[in-house]
Amino acid sequence: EETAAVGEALNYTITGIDAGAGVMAAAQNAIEEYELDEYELQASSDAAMTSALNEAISNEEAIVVTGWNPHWKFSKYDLKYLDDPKGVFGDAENIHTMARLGLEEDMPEAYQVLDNFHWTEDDMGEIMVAINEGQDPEEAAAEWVENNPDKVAEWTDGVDSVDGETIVLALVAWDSEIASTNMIAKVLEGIGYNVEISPMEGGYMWAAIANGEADAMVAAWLPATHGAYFEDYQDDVIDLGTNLEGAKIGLVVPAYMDIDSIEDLKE
Ligand SMILES: C[SH](C)CC(=O)O
Repeated sequence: EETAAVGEALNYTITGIDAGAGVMAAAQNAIEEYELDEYELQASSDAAMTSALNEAISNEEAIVVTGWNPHWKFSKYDLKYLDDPKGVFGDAENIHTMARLGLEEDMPEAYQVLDNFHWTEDDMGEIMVAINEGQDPEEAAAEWVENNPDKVAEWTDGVDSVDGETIVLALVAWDSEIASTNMIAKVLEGIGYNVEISPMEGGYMWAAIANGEADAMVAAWLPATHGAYFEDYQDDVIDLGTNLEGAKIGLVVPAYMDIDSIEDLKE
């Protein structure tokens, strides 16, 4: 009886983000694996998901969203991941930096900075929270770079400056990637690049690096979340390794909901 109430309270809906996100493919897989036959995965965007989350929490209503960290929602709201006994959402993820083929020859200085880039969930969180509190992403990124000269120096020490060359960074408009991409753009600007930031859907982001339309991206969630994209494009991109460790994806609910596992969503 109780679980039927959960499904009805949720209107049998998992509130998702953009269709190209890996967490969406995993959530669709969870609907199958956990036989959540009545449920529908609602595609929208990171911004729409977080406003639906905000609305539900303000009214202490039931909601389940496709979630991930790093993300500011965990510091703003009391949330929990639903246990995933079938392991559909995988374990800890790392965020990798990917460059197009030929970048090392064409833009050695940018390649070196991108290869050196590595920071923590807390570093990213500082920028994400500032943006969530209304600061312009470029400003929040510039402030972080100004306040963290030692971290930036680890990436740029020994790298020559350039003279206004244009580099294109692709991203998907997830709050985590808006923070990291704007930050590394400021660092590249600091050594003389003109940086163009090009937002697009997940699949297009990978294709843009593989076909050279974009030069680099710091938004590759591996091994599982973007595993399918990496499999398609691994011969046509350069994996510069992780820029952040200990990320995670899954289904997330407000702590006030009396469920703890994806199993509990079942009819
Ligand atoms: C939305 S997470 C930042 C990454 C993904 O699920 O593709």
